[in-house]
Amino acid sequence: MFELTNELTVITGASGALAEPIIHTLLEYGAPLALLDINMDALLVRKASLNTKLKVECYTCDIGNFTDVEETFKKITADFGTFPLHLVNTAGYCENFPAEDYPSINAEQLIKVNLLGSLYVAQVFAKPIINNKIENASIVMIASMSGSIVNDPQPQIAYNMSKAGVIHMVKSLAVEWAKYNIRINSLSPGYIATPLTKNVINGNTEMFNRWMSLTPMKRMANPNEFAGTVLYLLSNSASSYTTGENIIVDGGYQCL
Ligand SMILES: NC(=O)c1ccc[n+]([C@@H]2O[C@H](COP(=O)([O-])OP(=O)(O)OC[C@H]3O[C@@H](n4cnc5c(N)ncnc54)[C@H](O)[C@@H]3O)[C@@H](O)[C@H]2O)c1
Ligand SMILES: OC[C@@H](O)C(O)[C@H](O)CO
Repeated sequence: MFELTNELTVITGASGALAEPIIHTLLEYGAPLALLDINMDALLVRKASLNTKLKVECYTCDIGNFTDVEETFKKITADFGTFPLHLVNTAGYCENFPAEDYPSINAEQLIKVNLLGSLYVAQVFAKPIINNKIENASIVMIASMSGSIVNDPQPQIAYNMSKAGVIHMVKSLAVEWAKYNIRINSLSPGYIATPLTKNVINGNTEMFNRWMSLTPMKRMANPNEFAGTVLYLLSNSASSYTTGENIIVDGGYQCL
């Protein structure tokens, strides 16, 4: 059911922890990859760890900067000689401040990256697909359960807003772009053991215990527990009638 052979795929946040198993899985299914991140050193380490004959190129790109996104996609098309057919947007970050004290500069920057950046990469990806009437394009946005529930006890109003925005942006784009045969869906993970959550917990055992008390499966996820959902949503042979959906993968968190 899963088929990505020779289907150029862009992955943002590609030096991150969640991206790693997604990269390995998409390569296994035959997709050449354009890897984007703000951290080029980490991207090069990631690329060096890959054992593949498929073409993989790395690009420094701040997804919160529209011009940077446009320039990067131009380079990708020139390097690969084709437009990307799929996009997986994992780039994003989280930070904690009580809502009443959230510095406006931080809130603006976080929304610029997590929410507007998601829109920018979707727009720039979709434009040539639309102009050239390319069939079977698909996009997966990594949202979060924080877009549908409110995490406790950490205060992260801007992050929660950004992820709720991503989920509704996906529904909006799914409706607008269905006529162009572009499918777009989101995946909303619960707590995953990655640098992002390590940074939030910051040694706070009480916070970790609170997270576990609210998670029916009583553990954090491993990053490799999400690659299958991304593969399913990207692959037109498996999910051709699925668009505007938000798949929550959270160990049962949102059932409580
Ligand atoms: N870890 C979790 O518990 C969890 C849960 C739900 C959702 N998520 C989401 O999953 C995604 C990946 O998170 P992760 O846990 O792998 O974190 P991570 O920090 O390991 O990876 C995030 C990557 O995004 C990159 N990045 C940050 N800002 C960027 C920008 N402006 N432009 C381009 N790249 C940028 C970082 O350099 C990093 O490589 C994020 O969107 C996060 O919100 C994570
Ligand atoms: O809600 C799950 C994630 O988005 C993230 O791990 C959390 O919100 C960080 O506090």
